[in-house]
Amino acid sequence: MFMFDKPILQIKNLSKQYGEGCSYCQQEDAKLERNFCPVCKTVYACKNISIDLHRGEILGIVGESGSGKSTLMKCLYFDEEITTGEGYLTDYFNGKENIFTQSGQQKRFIRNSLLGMVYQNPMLGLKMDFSSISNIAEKQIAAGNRNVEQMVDRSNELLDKVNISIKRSKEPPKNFSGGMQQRVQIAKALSSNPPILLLDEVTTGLDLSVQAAVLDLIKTIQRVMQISMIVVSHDLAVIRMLADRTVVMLNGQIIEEGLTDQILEDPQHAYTQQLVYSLL
Ligand SMILES: Nc1ncnc2c1ncn2[C@@H]1O[C@H](COP(=O)(O)OP(=O)(O)OP(=O)(O)O)[C@@H](O)[C@H]1O
Repeated sequence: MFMFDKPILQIKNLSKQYGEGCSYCQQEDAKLERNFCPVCKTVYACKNISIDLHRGEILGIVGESGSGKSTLMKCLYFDEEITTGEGYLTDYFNGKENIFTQSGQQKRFIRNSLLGMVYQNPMLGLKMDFSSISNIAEKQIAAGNRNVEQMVDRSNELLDKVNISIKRSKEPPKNFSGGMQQRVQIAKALSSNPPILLLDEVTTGLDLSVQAAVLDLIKTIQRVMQISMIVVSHDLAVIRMLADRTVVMLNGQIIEEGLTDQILEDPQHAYTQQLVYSLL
């Protein structure tokens, strides 16, 4: 069972703050207002986050708006610099090098070859005026591929996998519906064959039926490609459908974690109980 293998990704005590902090909030027992210092207004967006991701599993991260989920994903994809913490990838120097202390060039390698990202806002992940096929090829070029024929074949294969007709491959994502844009983002994220996919609120804002189709696609991809995924959502229903294990975040901290079924059946923290009961 995958849970007993060494994790493919280990994050240890990751913290991200916006602001310098002050003599008040730097004390161990300082009382913050939700996630920010009442004195200097420094935001503690993520505080001492430790997570393991196992090969082939989907880890869900759920929490209300402002709980720090997106910040965590941005830190993992190097969109944001962390404040402190460590991260190890089994596929990068056999998990012996802290990815957060690597050079810019090494971080680009990790980002382009070992990770894929799907953003809530497709405008962050795609160039809306470029053809869909060139959007997908862009990630392959960034990962070092220079063989045009190979890239075209791979892009078409992925478009097919995400249920977009190859006939539309030359069209720019701006011509597509929200659900299709998310599917192009998924194809792009997968194009360099990364072992880990990060998905940040990918179905938020989509119609329910479109949402269901995208979730179904994510589940199928995970099953067929055995890719590991971190799925962030404020919606426990999304997490319930996708995640094997779930982490619950509140005010920048992990307040509960465990098997998704366990969390749904027997939530321990008052906030998680509220989340679960609101599903019923
Ligand atoms: N660049 C920034 N400068 C200052 N504070 C920020 C910045 N980016 C995020 N924050 C703050 O960090 C906290 C965590 O935000 P984050 O976007 O990670 O939350 P979230 O759980 O993903 O919520 P949402 O889904 O609404 O984005 C929030 O209080 C937010 O206001």
